Amino acid sequence: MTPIQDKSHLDQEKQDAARAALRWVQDGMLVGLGTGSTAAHFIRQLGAKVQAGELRVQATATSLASENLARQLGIPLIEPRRGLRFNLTVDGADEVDPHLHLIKGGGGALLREKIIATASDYLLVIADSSKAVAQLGKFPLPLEVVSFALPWVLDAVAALGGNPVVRMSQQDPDKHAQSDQGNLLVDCHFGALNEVEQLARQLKTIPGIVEHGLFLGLARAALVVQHGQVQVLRPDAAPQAADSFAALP
Ligand SMILES: O=C(CO)[C@H](O)[C@H](O)COP(=O)(O)O
Repeated sequence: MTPIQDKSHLDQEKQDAARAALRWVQDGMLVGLGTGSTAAHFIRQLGAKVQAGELRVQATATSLASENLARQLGIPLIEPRRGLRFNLTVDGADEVDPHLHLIKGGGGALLREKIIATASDYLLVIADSSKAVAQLGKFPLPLEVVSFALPWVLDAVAALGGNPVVRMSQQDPDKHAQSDQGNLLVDCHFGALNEVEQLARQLKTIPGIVEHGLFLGLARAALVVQHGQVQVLRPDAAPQAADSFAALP
């Protein structure tokens, strides 16, 4: 029998990481809002500050779910436009390695997440203790795929050793899950990823793959709970306590 793991502490860790990120949001910032349960904690905490009149920010969300949440909380939203850059984007991740390479897209929002991350001066990842890994690849790598191309994308990913599985809808398990753009999501089981740059390049050459969930060289820092404390991780550097930074590290 599989032992039942108690994961209730993880939600508290997500809240703690989100609170640490909020300390670095400055008045007047343009902020990218991530997607997922950790990012939702950040959006709620940011919304409370905005409602209290303690912070004025403008934001763009990486998914319709995050956009709706931000709207409900009264966070002013801005549409994409030419020249728009975000001072800071705060987002979750499915896995974070010591180089701060990420797997993202467990929540299906990888395309908008990568667009906003790339349009940001600073991508700050927030995560519970389960997300920090020595090597990426335990979590299946998500792809956003154009429906027409699906059979050939599955063939191409299988040829790369990715054992692709089309994601099904949580609401209706007989239907494929769809991204906010109406595309399909495919989860690839490559196992431990040794050559992430090479894999990212290979996936980009397959017609019909709109985006993959490898985020390489995008995250500037991650706030991850480790040993009960929120730690700042930066690429290839030793972790430092988040409390020791008054501003973005
Ligand atoms: O990439 C994502 C959504 O596409 C999320 O950031 C990732 O899945 C982490 O989610 P959570 O904070 O719920 O653990």
